[in-house]
Amino acid sequence: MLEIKNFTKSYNEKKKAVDDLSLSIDPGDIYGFIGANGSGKTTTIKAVVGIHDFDSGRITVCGHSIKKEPIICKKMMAYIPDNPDLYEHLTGYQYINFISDLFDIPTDERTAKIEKYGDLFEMTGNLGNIIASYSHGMKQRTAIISALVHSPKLLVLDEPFVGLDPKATFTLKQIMQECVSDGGAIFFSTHILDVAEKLCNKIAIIKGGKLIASGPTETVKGNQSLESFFMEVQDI
Ligand SMILES: Nc1ncnc2c1ncn2[C@@H]1O[C@H](COP(=O)(O)OP(=O)(O)OP(=O)(O)O)[C@@H](O)[C@H]1O
Repeated sequence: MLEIKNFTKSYNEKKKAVDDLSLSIDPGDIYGFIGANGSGKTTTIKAVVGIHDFDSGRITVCGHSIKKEPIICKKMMAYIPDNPDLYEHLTGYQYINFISDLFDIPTDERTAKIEKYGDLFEMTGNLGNIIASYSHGMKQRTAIISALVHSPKLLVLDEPFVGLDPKATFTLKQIMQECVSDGGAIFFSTHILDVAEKLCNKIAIIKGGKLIASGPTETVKGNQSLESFFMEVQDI
């Protein structure tokens, strides 16, 4: 569903932020992307969702190039950034309706989705208030609801659990599992290795802009914990 081939991106001439990274994310995958601060996770994610241009390589969503056919790709996916920057002067409802308009979601469909995800994320009572009055976690939940209204096939999430309370974290994990059991795929970055180990069927580890391990979680980490494996490869 998502193919990243020989992806390379530099912000300046001195150093490549990501160097020759290749990954394949298939339907049914919850693919965790882990790495130390500054290792290149957000750079990769922003290229995948069409925010960053890149030097070389190829990124495709269901066979469509994010560089050449960005609209087709964006219709099939949703991106939730690590720090959602929503329109603060809108109410939650207005914001989600604005996103629904962009994706041409019929009224009855969006109403059903907003009701479903609003209830699941305990936001229904707050969606009438302006976003400026929300806590970080409420903004994050609003961003998640708005990302789900068009039933994306591919979910790309940057540090999705940061700022979410335990109930919202549980709900998001359930939704991620629901998405892949319906034939979707998820690519997300996280520093929470316990969650990654339990939730992800596949794991990729990036270090200094280079992919150093990828594949089925059990194969990548062997018979040790993901945390132990990660600490081991950081020292090499
Ligand atoms: N806009 C930018 N301009 C210049 N350099 C950048 C920019 N964004 C990222 N970088 C550099 O690219 C490298 C990779 O950064 P990136 O944000 O992708 O890492 P990350 O793995 O997402 O880190 P974190 O876990 O801290 O979020 C770092 O060396 C960073 O300093």
